[in-house]
Amino acid sequence: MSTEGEYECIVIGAGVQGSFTAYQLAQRDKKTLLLEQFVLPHSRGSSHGQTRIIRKAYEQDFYTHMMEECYELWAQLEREAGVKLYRQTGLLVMGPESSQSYQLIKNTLHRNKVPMVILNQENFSQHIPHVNLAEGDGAVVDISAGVLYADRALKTVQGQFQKLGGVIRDKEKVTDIKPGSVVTVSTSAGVYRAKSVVITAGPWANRLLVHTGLQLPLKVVKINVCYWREKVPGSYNVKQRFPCFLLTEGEESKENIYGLPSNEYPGLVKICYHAGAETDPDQRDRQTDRSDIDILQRYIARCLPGLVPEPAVVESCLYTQTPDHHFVLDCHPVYSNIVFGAGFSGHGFKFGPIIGKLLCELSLGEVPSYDLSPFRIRRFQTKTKSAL
Ligand SMILES: Cc1cc2nc3c(=O)[nH]c(=O)nc-3n(C[C@H](O)[C@H](O)[C@H](O)COP(=O)(O)OP(=O)(O)OC[C@H]3O[C@@H](n4cnc5c(N)ncnc54)[C@H](O)[C@@H]3O)c2cc1C
Ligand SMILES: O=C(O)[C@@H]1CCCC=N1
Repeated sequence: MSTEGEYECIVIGAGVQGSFTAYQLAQRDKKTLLLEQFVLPHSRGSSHGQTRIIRKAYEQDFYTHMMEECYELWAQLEREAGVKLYRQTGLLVMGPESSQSYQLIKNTLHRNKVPMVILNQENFSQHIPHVNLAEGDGAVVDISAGVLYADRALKTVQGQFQKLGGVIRDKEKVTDIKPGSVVTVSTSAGVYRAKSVVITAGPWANRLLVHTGLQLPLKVVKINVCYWREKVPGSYNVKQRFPCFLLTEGEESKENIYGLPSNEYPGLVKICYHAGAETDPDQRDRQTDRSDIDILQRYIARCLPGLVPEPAVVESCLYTQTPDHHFVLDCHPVYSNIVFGAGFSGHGFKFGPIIGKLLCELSLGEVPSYDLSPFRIRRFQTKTKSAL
């Protein structure tokens, strides 16, 4: 296989965002190369793991609107590949009735006519077993929400990309990017050229952008991915129709706590804290902060009585956060044929199909299908540094 080549587009990073971008480009018959530094599949970035939540329940209309089409794109991929990637479970959103976040989510669901059920202290336990709804908390269920089989989804979209003639070169780290009307991309094994380049490098985004003279206000944090044992096997199982859940804030913390029904590890429920300690993406195993686990233990002891409040398994993952926790989807301010998607802030997996479509459109110089003003880098103003 050639270690040289001319492509219409090179996508750097085969996480969920780069994989869907490459797939969209190949669907448009663009000769596309997808480069990945590690051997695929790997667990060093942000897209690995068996499961992710998919939902329309957001504080902002623009996310809920994007998810309307995104569900259809997920279903299209399932049909095309003949693979099940989504399991409807519903998403139970809980939070203080008085909190802005809880009210914004409930109102956005209502305003956008998203199918939902509002629960209260009186009827909560007959709908949701084994969960204590805290005093003063409200509860709303986003009915169409559910679980995405993440590892399976990555493998599927990468496979469809290759079936469409796309080229994946993994274990090939990009070491340099030379902007120009034809962009030159150097890797540990070769040199490639393309009319456009899409950077979807997750926690390493700024390491690549520096070659183009740009730095974004991104913070990489390590997330402890915790699994908790059911005291009675099956009580929080996806087969028992236990929902995904999202606590907007609680007495333990202002940060989200979220969980998915037991699935990948029998008898174990994945519950994580939506924050973590800053880390270098290549040094994350040295980050040993476990203060998040203490918070999770206190919450589980208080509100999830059917779980042992001690993690049975702790894996890790990375978030790349922006200051406002909204994504970065934009063209380079100087080199418009260099496009990037970054800063997905711990909630970007479900948007993969629509992010792929948008980054494909930007790389082809087309007007994007959605208003990208919430995601443009100009919102950062002084925080975006030129590395020149
Ligand atoms: C614990 C956890 C739970 C989450 N839960 C949810 C959820 O329930 N729902 C949801 O929607 N989202 C969720 N997310 C967020 C979601 O997983 C991420 O937003 C998404 O995976 C980010 O994808 P990405 O492609 O940007 O990054 P990544 O998956 O990190 O991909 C970037 C890729 O670029 C490669 N790369 C980097 N530098 C180079 C280089 N120089 N050369 C070649 N390749 C390079 C990396 O190796 C990597 O494979 C969660 C994330 C975590 C960590
Ligand atoms: O993106 C999601 O749905 C999950 C739950 C909320 C926080 C992060 N990931």
